[in-house]
Amino acid sequence: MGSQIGVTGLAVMGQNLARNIARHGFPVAVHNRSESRTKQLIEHHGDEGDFTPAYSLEEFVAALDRPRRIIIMVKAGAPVDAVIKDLLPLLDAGDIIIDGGNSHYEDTRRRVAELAEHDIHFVGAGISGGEEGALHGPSIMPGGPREAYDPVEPVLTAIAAQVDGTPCCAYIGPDGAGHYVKMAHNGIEYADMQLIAEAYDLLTHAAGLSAPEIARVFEQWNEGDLESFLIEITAKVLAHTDDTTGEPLVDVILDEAEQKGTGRWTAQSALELGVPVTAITEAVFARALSARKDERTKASKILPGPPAGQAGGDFVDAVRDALYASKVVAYAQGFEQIRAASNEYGWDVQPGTLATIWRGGCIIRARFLNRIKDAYDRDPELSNLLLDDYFRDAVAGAQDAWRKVVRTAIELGVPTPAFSSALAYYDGFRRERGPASLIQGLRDLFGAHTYRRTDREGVFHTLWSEDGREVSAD
Ligand SMILES: NC(=O)C1=CN([C@@H]2O[C@H](COP(=O)(O)OP(=O)(O)OC[C@H]3O[C@@H](n4cnc5c(N)ncnc54)[C@H](OP(=O)(O)O)[C@@H]3O)[C@@H](O)[C@H]2O)C=CC1
Ligand SMILES: O=C(CO)[C@H](O)[C@H](O)COP(=O)(O)O
Repeated sequence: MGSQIGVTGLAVMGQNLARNIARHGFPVAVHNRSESRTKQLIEHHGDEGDFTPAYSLEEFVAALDRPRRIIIMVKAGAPVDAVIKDLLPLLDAGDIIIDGGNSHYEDTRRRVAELAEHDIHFVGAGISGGEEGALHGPSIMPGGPREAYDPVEPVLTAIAAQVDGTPCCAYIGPDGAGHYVKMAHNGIEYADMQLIAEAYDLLTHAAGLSAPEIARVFEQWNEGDLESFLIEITAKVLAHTDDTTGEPLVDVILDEAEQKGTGRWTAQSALELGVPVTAITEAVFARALSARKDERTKASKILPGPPAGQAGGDFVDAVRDALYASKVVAYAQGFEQIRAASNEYGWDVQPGTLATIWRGGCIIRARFLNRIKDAYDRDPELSNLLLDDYFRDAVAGAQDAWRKVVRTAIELGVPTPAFSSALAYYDGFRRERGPASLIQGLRDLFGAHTYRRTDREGVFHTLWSEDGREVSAD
């Protein structure tokens, strides 16, 4: 008997995923382009399970039971294509390749189609949880042909995080559905982190708290509705002291946020689908602005702002409420985007399934996900989370604090693009009639783009440069 599954690509994620698989009793073949990673894995962890090390792809493929099940865990982009190209001549019809990296969903759609021509099944599986999650239980979002998922399901569900006895792994849909959903998960992760960063900024510059004090605030918040992995680790990062300077580590980390691309892809896809995901997009832009350190340093000496000040009253609690309300909006937008993509590509992604498998293992895991799951249990067709009774009441209860926080941020010159845009989205969403009528009027004047009316059917144009008469443009 050979190995039930193979993992090629043994950097942090692949190595820990292979160990997780082996620890669950599945014999696993392991391979990496450079031999050193394979050797290191066997040397340090070979006793954790039934590993078969392979030092060439030929050896790797030969070690696998049929149909062969191969997880690729390499850098996203061209490396995935390179590995597939090398594997292809060694595989037989019915074999299954699972790409567990952060691949772009359009690449996954292409790979599913290309490999189907060779009768090879391709599963694009988003995996979240970072290094620790990969080892102890990630959240797994597999997409692709259903018949390709079924043979790998026992391994994937066994190694996934478990919440209330339910694995944080479920089939998402055909084609690129799994990688789309992972991308959107990361987009939500960007929004969540940006909101947390804005809360930290406000507590520093409007409430005058130090990093260790803010760490304690986040610890308290983690005991309420905001309880989540990101809030928990925010407290840890803020409480950490730098060995060299004795200062809070966060005060000596360079304030330039990097990004590998999944947040940007989410925003790009949202623009193409026409879904207003303002919180995620603002988070991507905020990282871009943060990266312009030299320009910001120059501007800080030239551009005036309001004098520094201190917010009064129960500001810390107000920031907590504003954070929660903004977070509801960010998740509502992310789920709306996934629904739009699912409709566009015919994937039939179930939002309730996502809320279930994101409750554990992944970076955005949170108590809050149970609330989202409940909302979709109540109404699987819910078009926007804000329309669910629980979330409607939660946001309504927080809105005075939310408005106060955004007002204070503006008055003191503390930038809160995600808090503010989430509030603007909320206010825009709850308006039956907005100012877009004027935009339509302007478009009609300068470009004869036409408009529709509120009082009768049809398409109209006003003869702006003639006698101002309205004519039918049907
Ligand atoms: N790190 C994280 O927290 C998370 C990462 N991911 C995703 O998982 C995937 C793996 O991530 P991670 O473990 O961080 O590793 P990296 O993204 O850093 O990729 C390194 C791995 O890719 C291999 N590789 C690179 N180019 C090639 C190539 N042309 N041919 C064959 N192998 C190649 C490397 O082999 P070699 O050793 O020979 O250089 C190494 O095994 C990525 O898609 C990443 O985005 C997903 C969730 C979380
Ligand atoms: O997929 C992940 C977690 O779910 C990765 O940690 C992701 O790469 C983080 O993205 P970025 O580096 O752009 O912040």
